[in-house]
Amino acid sequence: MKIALLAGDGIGPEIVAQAERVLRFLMADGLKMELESGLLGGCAVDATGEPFPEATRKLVIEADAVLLGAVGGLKYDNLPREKRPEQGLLTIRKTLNLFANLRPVILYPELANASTLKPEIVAGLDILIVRELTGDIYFGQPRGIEQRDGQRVGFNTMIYSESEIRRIAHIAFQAARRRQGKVCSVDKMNVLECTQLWRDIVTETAQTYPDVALTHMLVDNAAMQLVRDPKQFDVIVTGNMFGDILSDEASMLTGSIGMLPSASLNDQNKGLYEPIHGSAPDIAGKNIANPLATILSTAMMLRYSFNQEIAASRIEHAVKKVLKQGYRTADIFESGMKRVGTVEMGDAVLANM
Ligand SMILES: NC(=O)C1=CN([C@@H]2O[C@H](COP(=O)(O)OP(=O)(O)OC[C@H]3O[C@@H](n4cnc5c(N)ncnc54)[C@H](O)[C@@H]3O)[C@@H](O)[C@H]2O)C=CC1
Ligand SMILES: CC(C)CC(=O)C(=O)O
Ligand SMILES: [Mg+2]
Repeated sequence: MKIALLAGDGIGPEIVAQAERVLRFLMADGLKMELESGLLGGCAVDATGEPFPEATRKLVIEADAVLLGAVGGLKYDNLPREKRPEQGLLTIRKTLNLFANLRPVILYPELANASTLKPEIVAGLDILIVRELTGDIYFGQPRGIEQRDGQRVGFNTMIYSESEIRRIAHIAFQAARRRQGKVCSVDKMNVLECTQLWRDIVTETAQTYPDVALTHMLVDNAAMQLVRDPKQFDVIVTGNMFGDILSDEASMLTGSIGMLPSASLNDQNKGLYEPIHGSAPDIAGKNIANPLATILSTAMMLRYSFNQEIAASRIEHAVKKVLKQGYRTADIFESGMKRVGTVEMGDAVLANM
């Protein structure tokens, strides 16, 4: 099992270092893995001038799975789009055809008080956000900023083909079959043709899954319902941009954005695994970032890419135990708990493994 480690920028190296310790622990315990590090994002721009250099392209194509920290940072904000760290991330997703982004929103009972909602509203929360990842307005052409009628206009294109919608809908329905059997498709069909097509194709695809209950919701209502009554949702399927926004919102129901892992999969079982958050420049280099989302992403990697259910569960159980023992990074801290830094949280997970 060859794994490419792309730590990236900001807190990326700090959190990936803790996930790497977990992987190395499992290797020492007999799991055969090979780890190789590469550059992506701002650190790659600094070293090579490109956010997704050729050596990284080769590495991720050859690897069986990729573990990513995060990319981006203030210092890169004024670069042209093709040189920006985020473009490296979008390109890696497109290169590997990682169209299915799974973002589980699970509340650990120990963090019920850290949630932004009342404990009784979030107790037992377990939602799966299925976000389409290689289409939509983040990739659509034409795009740009140009002069029109004596002033600059900025424009992007929201575009989805039937086949792109159908394949992500299948992922959502299949996931729902293994869960509560409910899919809520989120769109904005009242004003956007692109998402009218989204609704039509999801509805058509649902006919293959008579055992799954499909509902539709407009995205503005979905944003509100997530904080009103999140437990009404089982699987949410949506496009790239809406999924990006709704998953950051949903993360706070679990206590912190530092708790949500993700898997980005293609149809050949190759996956990229990363926390849903960004490079958090405001806390980088301070040993305060929460590494659990990244550590939980390694569990998703072992499960989805390598079928190593036991090793994956071992990591998830260790995280549960750590929370039960009261270890908390700053983002999930409450009084009476043990405040720890990024490295100490990694120590605690390893101790429980
Ligand atoms: N997958 C990726 O690589 C992503 C990259 N970005 C990039 O990251 C940079 C910063 O973006 P922001 O909008 O600030 O979003 P962000 O997700 O990096 O941070 C938002 C807030 O959450 C906090 N936070 C994030 N992760 C945390 C963790 N593990 N533990 C504790 N607190 C955490 C940050 O300190 C910040 O206050 C930008 O350049 C952006 O483009 C943003 C999202 C995803
Ligand atoms: C570059 C962005 C699209 C990254 C992001 O915010 C995400 O994937 O959640
Ligand atoms: Mg995001």
